[in-house]
Amino acid sequence: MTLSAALGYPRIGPKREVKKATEAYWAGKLSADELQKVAKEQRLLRWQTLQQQGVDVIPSGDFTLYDHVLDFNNTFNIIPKRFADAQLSDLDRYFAMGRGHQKDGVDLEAQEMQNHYIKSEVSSSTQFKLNNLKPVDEFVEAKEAGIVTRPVLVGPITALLLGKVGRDEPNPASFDPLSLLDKLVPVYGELLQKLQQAGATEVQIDEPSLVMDSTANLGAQYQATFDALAKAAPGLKITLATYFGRLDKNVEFVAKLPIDTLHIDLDRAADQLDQVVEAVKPTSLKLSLGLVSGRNIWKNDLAASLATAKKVIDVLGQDRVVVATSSSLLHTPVTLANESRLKPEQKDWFSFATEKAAEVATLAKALSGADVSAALDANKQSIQARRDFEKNSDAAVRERLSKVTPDMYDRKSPFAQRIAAQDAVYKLPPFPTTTIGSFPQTKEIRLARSKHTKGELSTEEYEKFLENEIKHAVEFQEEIDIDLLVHGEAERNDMSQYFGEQLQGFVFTENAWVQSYGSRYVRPPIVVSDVSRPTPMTVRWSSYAQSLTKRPMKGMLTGPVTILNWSFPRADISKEVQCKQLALALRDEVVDLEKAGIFAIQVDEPAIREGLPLRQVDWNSYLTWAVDSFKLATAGVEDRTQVHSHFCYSDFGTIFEHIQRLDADIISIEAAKSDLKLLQVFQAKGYANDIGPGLFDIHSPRVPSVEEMKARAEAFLSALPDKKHIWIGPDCGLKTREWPGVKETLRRMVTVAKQLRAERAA
Ligand code: MET
Ligand SMILES: [Zn+2]
Repeated sequence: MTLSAALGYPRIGPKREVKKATEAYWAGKLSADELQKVAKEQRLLRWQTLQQQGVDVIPSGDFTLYDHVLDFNNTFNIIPKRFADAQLSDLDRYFAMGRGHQKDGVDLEAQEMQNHYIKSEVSSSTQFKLNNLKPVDEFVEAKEAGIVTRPVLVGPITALLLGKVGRDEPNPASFDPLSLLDKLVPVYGELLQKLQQAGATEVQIDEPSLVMDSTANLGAQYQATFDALAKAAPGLKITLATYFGRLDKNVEFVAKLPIDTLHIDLDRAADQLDQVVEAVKPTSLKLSLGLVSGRNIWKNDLAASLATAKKVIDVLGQDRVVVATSSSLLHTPVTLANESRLKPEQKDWFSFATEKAAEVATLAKALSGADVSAALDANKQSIQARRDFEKNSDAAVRERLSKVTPDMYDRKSPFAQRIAAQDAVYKLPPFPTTTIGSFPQTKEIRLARSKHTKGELSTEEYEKFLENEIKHAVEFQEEIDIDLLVHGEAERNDMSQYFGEQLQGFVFTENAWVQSYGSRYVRPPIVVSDVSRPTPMTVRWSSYAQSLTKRPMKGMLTGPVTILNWSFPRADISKEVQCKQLALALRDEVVDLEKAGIFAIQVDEPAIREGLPLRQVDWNSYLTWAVDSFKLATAGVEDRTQVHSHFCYSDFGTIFEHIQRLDADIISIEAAKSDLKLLQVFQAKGYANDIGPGLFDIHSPRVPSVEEMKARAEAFLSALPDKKHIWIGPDCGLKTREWPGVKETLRRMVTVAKQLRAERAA
């Protein structure tokens, strides 16, 4: 018999219950007990849903109130001293580690986030111990509800490899997080024992580091670690889960580990199958085939998946094959059942988490000999209908893309000439101040938007409302003396969705939220056909904002790579083609903004790094089309038009050369949370164009002091002593913040600029 498995499931609730409860707790409107009650209800609902869909192996412990890596850190006591020492409840300490804390005299900055999870901070003083038993508690909770689950844990090696040297480490240069493995493994083994005692018979250990490059001697580390873990809890069958990439030669040592099942991702890395089958064939390992994508929203082609699975069954036998989701389903929306506005023929193309669970169950049943022909026939028809639609693409868009010439990727003149032309247009002071674009998305804004969507507010009234918001934003910036203004992005629901909605080629959902980080969820647009721009998208708002002030107004666009990376892409054509189609649409918008008299245009690419393939050998091809797409989008303007770009969420040092190749006139970049390590990169490699280091962490509700921000600016100044312009700004948009904090912080930020001018400007 072939079993079906889900590696994980969304944690947010079908109607965003978890977000609502967590944010209410943060706002003091819900007690900790009430929050835990919501969490418990949602956990139960998740297990029951997976059971109802017919999934055999149901995960537990993958639920989280913020981030599962943070949960791991909390369970294993990977808690930096500054948090351990704080007088906070366990729950508040946990949230403080994720988002910072500033209340009742406790002032803590959040830990660094990378690719949507919190980086573990370890040091030689890290004392692993079981700080809580969350994985065991949740297993027991499910069992009491009558569902025996497979607990999911972040693997010990991945946890350390993806962690970083914390501030508590006295010798950061020589400290290797992986050196803590020997200390972590016994505590990890203790947790496995406790799971076993609680009645668990299997456990899923996620080790995605197996599909990443590493210089460490991983084979020996894995062997020793899993030997120890298998010994610690001999009654637990271990599924070692890998996802988002291919094992490559790591499969050789993985096949020898004392585990029960190896899980591989056949969505992102289908081509590894033969190699893996060959390696596990002589062993007794089971192979879990990640056939149903945990990353896209397309209905699985069940016939194709069955063919793949049968091929493997021919070699390994039915009992050694499991069919599974490719990764956790946490990156997909909860259920299609809440979508009432999609056209039925479109709805039929998709599967969200719940429907995907049903797909793995159907596959397993089919492979085990059950009659599921009705489901298979229906699936075949949907897949055919989608293919027919996709073929019917927009010829004009493809034609335009085929005619793009090399000169269209470059600005007219080199940076030095451009910046001189730009300086002549606007005499900005030294250390010019600006923000990244958005101002707080207040309750009023969200309410007006939702009323407009529901038809309770006419378009005319809604636009009046937005104009008023813009007016306030402009007045505020003038009042505190910001140099390059923004209109505040009040009209945008989300930086990717907003553009998708105005472009041809996308479809939208009502409730298809996925977690971005913590309580931030997004509703990604879905690319379904060739992309084009029917009419200007932002010119109206930017022109209006510019009409209110004599100061320069910055136009604000989301870049092609970010729109694509934050959408669900098509699966029938390459991402490169989709990205360049987007780039051409944005190019028209950039030129239209210029024509409307907008002097500076910012094209944000915060997601460029998270699109990086896991293996470095694959980086170049991605970065080539990603950077080219940005250039294609922005290079259509005159020298005097200033192109800004913005990056956040991660460590850009590794792709620095490519950031340079974007040739934006100014880049603003997150520096507040990453311990200014970017500085070293700037210092070592130099940077020709202008930059704006982010002086404060917008993800945290803290209000930093003038001194704190000034110290960050000064560190940058000393690293780049020859820079003509260093811009002063936050490290990201302010949409998630509240006005009072924003006002105070920005006032202080302008003070920093003024002090620097007084002290440093010749
Ligand atoms: C995640 S980057 C956000 C950039 C955008 N312009 C904003 O200010 O919100
Ligand atoms: Zn940002």
